[in-house]
Amino acid sequence: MALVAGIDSSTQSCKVVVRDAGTGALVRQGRAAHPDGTSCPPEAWWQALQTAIAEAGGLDDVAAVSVGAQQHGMVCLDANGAVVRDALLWNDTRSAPDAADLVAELGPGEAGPRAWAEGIGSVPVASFTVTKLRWLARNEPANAARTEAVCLPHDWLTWRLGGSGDLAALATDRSDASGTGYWSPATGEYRRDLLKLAFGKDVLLPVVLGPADSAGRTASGALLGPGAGDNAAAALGVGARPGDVVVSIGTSGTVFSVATVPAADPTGTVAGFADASGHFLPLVCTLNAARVLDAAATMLGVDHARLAELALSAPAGAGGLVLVPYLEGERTPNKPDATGSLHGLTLGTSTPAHLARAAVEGMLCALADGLDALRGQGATVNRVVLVGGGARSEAVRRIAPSVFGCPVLVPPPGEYVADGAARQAAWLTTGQAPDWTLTGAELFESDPAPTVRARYAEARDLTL
Ligand SMILES: Nc1ncnc2c1ncn2[C@@H]1O[C@H](COP(=O)(O)OP(=O)(O)O)[C@@H](O)[C@H]1O
Ligand SMILES: O=C(CO)[C@@H](O)[C@H](O)COP(=O)(O)O
Repeated sequence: MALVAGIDSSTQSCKVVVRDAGTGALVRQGRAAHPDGTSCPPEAWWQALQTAIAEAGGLDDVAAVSVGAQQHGMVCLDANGAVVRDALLWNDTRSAPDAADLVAELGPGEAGPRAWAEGIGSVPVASFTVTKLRWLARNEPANAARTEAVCLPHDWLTWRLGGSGDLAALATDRSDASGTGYWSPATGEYRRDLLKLAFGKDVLLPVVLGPADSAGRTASGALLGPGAGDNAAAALGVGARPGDVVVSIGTSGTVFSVATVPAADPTGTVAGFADASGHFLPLVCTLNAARVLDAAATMLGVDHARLAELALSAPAGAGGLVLVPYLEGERTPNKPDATGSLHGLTLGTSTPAHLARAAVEGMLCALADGLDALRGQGATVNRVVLVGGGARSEAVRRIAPSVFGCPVLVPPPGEYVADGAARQAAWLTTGQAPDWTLTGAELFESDPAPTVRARYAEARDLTL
């Protein structure tokens, strides 16, 4: 029995799964927490990975391993391969003014966003690596001057697992390259002109690998997969095919579909990413998802199971109580300085149950807006596959179909990003994308709740 491993180095934690390459059966797994915050020393990811690998019984017996990770994080390396500063993560909004500047620098008014959408498939906001590089050049010129190579979290972890230490061995994949802001999914080429516009100089960038290319070998001889951004890995993990729509409720809320043509949305709502199977992954990302539920549970002094019970005990629409969930600012819509707000507080709605319901509905309404944006880019949403830590909430699973206005398929709780990476590893060993079957998914259905969305939209539009 050949074994393969998949890694998910996500915002809050690192997860490792070891699976049978032929059947996909789960053999072992491990996990470890990441530090809190929107910047992080990459060494902390490495230490968490070591802990998660040890908990998963080690990787000495696996034939191949691949790494999925949070997208966009800026990892700067000097000429010796040393990390220059803590990585700025996708949810760090300090580069919002730099994003606005970069968009305007490609043309006045609507010309700037259009030029970016045509150039790299997306209009950059603070999450994108290219804006973080501009921030670095502007605020930390000495660190910018030391930077010889720039890569992403999954690139850096793959490179460390390969152990060469040579910057030329850095590799990435199409999905993660498409979140940098200086790689075009449509042409498959780096846009070094945009990199230089942002950073003021050229740097070494990782080689962009295809879905079944190898990034080398680990010290124990396992093949290293190309890896992927976590959303593209999740799409692989649930076996999404062209036309399927996935919603992930992790630290970020993401709404994406596998598409056969690249997207280029000049409004910037839909990011035109590439996927990890050779196709494309139009995606909408919010900054506020599972942590909205964490925050509601904290405010109410309850755990997640009780929060779900409370939410399900309140009426749909929470009696008019609306929570706009911009607790970390927001990316979609692009309101990096926004804060969360509660609307419709009355004596009747001032109960734990109403607040719990409003938190679940507000978080889901923001994602439903993302589904509308995907539809606007031509996606057909017949059904949504729901994954991520937030999908473990009974209230989320039961309320999502009414807010999304379509049936919601929830696979059994699992680590679908790590599973997608494991599928990449299996692909390397057999030469074919594995056809592991996903069993035990539960379908949730409900009548649509347009008034819940309409009330949310009113409150959302009041938020600056
Ligand atoms: N039963 C649950 N109900 C609601 N939220 C949950 C539940 N279990 C876990 N979560 C939340 O899911 C989040 C972690 O999800 P995950 O997809 O692993 O995030 P990430 O990939 O961003 O690190 C945490 O914020 C956690 O509190
Ligand atoms: O920025 C994006 C996508 O553009 C986020 O989806 C990150 O990739 C973080 O993912 P999670 O850790 O929340 O899964």
